[in-house]
Amino acid sequence: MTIASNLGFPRIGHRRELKAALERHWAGELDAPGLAAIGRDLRARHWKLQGGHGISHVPSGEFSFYDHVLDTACMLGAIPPGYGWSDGPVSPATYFALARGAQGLPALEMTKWFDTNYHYLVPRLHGGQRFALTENRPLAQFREAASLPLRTRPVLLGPVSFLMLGKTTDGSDPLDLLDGVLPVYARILRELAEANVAWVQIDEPVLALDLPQRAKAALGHAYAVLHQGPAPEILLASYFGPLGDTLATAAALPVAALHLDLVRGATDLDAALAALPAERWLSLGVVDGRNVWRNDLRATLGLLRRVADRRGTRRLMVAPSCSLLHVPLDLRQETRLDPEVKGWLAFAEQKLDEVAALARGLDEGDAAIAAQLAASDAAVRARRASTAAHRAEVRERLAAAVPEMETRASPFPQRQAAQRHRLGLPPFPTTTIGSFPQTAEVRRARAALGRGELTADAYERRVEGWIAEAVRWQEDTGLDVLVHGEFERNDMVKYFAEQLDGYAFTQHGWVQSYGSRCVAPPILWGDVSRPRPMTLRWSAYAQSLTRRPMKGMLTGPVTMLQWSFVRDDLPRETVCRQIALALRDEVLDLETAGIPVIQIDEPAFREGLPLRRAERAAYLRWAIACFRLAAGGVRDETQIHTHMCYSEFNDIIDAIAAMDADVISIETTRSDMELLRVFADFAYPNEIGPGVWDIHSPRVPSPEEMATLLQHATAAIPPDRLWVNPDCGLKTRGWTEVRAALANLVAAARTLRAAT
Ligand SMILES: CN1c2c(nc(N)[nH]c2=O)NC[C@@H]1CNc1ccc(C(=O)N[C@@H](CCC(=O)N[C@@H](CCC(=O)N[C@@H](CCC(=O)O)C(=O)O)C(=O)O)C(=O)O)cc1
Ligand SMILES: N[C@@H](CCS)C(=O)O
Ligand SMILES: [Zn+2]
Repeated sequence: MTIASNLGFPRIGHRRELKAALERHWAGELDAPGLAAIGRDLRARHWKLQGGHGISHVPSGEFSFYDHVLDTACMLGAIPPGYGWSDGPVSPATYFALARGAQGLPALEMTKWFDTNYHYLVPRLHGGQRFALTENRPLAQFREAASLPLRTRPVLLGPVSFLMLGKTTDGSDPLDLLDGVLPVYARILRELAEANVAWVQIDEPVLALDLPQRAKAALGHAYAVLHQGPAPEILLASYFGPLGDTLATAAALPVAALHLDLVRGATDLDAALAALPAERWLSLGVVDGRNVWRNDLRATLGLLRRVADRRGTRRLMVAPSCSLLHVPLDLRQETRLDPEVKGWLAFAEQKLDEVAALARGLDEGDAAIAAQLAASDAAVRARRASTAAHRAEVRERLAAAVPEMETRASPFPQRQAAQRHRLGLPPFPTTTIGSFPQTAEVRRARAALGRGELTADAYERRVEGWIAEAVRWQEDTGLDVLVHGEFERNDMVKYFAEQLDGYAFTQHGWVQSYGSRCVAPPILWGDVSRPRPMTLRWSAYAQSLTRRPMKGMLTGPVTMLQWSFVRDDLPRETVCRQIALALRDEVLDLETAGIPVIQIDEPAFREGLPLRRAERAAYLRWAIACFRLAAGGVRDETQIHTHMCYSEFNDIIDAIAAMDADVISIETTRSDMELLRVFADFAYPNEIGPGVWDIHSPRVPSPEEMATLLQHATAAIPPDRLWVNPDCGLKTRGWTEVRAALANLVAAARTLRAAT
């Protein structure tokens, strides 16, 4: 019988209960036992509901209070010295100090989880590191479920992925530590086997990357070692892309089952069917765990039957493509979604229904799931026929867009001269990245507007008040290029999506971004167009208050795409070009209104880079073109900025240069300007604002610290091309720190000016 299986479930809860509990705990309003109890309640509820949706392999152990990679590091005793741990279970205080920092203790580095918008904490390792089991987490959660009583399948992040996701402080290869970590994994598996656990899921998402031979050998070695000891049946999970040339390595591993992501890695299927021995179980990830579209059950059943014809159904599992961490929990909570669009969607709970229906349909035939098939067929037909999703005027405009629209009128040196003449800025001009603190007052006002307790007019007056205060304060502080502060924005993507045609929004569609921070990605379901200006009103108002240049602030087309749930019936490139054209109109409106500087943020540009090198050039080609299409219509004297944070630029510096923004601001503080080396080595031709204030930390850097960073920057970039700014926007910070740090930043710029 085919097994309906799941790989992971969202942790935050239907109403973000985990977020609320964590933030109360950090504020000292909820003690550690109270937080633990909320974790237990959430787990129990989530296990029960998965069973209720017909899933027989329900995952356990993937719940986390902050991040599952951090949990793995803590379980393995991979905790840097100084955080208050010596042996045994890791205390909540140590755990959260690693996650968020504490007095004098920096947080672990945080970075993107593969090509998703989830962030994990990077294990800080060192050559010769010793590992020790602090607590068998999967076993503890398996037992917790068993007491309910519910049978679950424990989940572990595999040893090779764990090491490859980490970084060593001494620059040695983390894979050198494999033999140190394997005995701990062997013990975890032995203890699970002793507790009569039937199956364990081991995630090795690095299988979706271009793996060097050494990593492939590490996989072979690791699973050969783990195979020698007692262990439950191992389901090895790969996701986020095809295995491609790693398929042979994966197929040869001595594990009972292999999970394939057949949404992003459909190309693997035939090779996998040929390569996998008959006794190997196959877990078919056919329901998209990264997007919100309803599955075409009939088409998927066709694929499953093709597999069953080759292998029978005795050793088959049906599953989502990856953990459901990346999708919202339950569509039934959405009472305000347009019913037409709602009919096309499936969130985590609905995806489990799809998995269960597919497993049943495969075993028992179409008649057994006739109602689900009919509903799925109707949704597929309705979506294809939707006139709002396919609009001739948008298609025609896109078809008429010519390559010249992607190129500014003059090359950079001419534009630079025109902009210098117009703006009259001092050397080392100072600016910020856009947002000022989203205080409780700001969020409360917006929530009141949403509830109808504040009129749109009253809300707008308040936003104007915050803008006026921010403009005055920036002038007094001596900043050169001002911003309006983005007070009116709930989120840098959602705010724009709300004003574009083709997008829908959820009330409760939250997805964890990191720790307690969540995002509610908008749903891009139809052809995109801009019915009216989006930011013009706020930027023009802000500019009317000052003679200094005001910077208009937009989210770029690639980031709009990356941080939305995007329709899967059009190439991403086409959708992105539609957004780019809509943004181009906004850019031109800002220019016409006299806004002299326009920033088009692209923090997700790097994240969009495909995991496999072979696919990168094509992505970069259209991503660059989309940015240039949005920016390319302005006159020489209008200065275009872009901003990127969280980025490694080494392998895409030529693409960054090809975007041809007049100024780029980047996050550089934590790397002590190391990142600038890439720009210097490439001889990056345009202007650069390397961040001199790490805005992820509440610490206020001194003017001397910032001046030192700037001096380091002048070693890499000619001083007349340097700007002075923080690493990123200030929406998560408080005003006290912002006031102090920006005053110091202006002082640092003045020191540099005096010295040149
Ligand atoms: C820059 N980053 C972003 C990413 N992705 C995005 N889509 N947006 C980003 O900014 N990816 C990479 C990084 C990730 N970093 C962050 C940083 C901060 C957050 C964050 O603060 N998230 C907020 C939610 C933001 C939001 O949408 N706010 C809305 C709704 C606020 C809300 O929850 N309201 C309550 C009622 C409040 C009240 O009554 O007082 C409610 O609706 O229940 C708004 O401001 O209007 C978070 O709280 O997690 C995310 C990613
Ligand atoms: N303009 C945005 C960029 C964040 S990446 C902000 O300042 O918040
Ligand atoms: Zn940023």
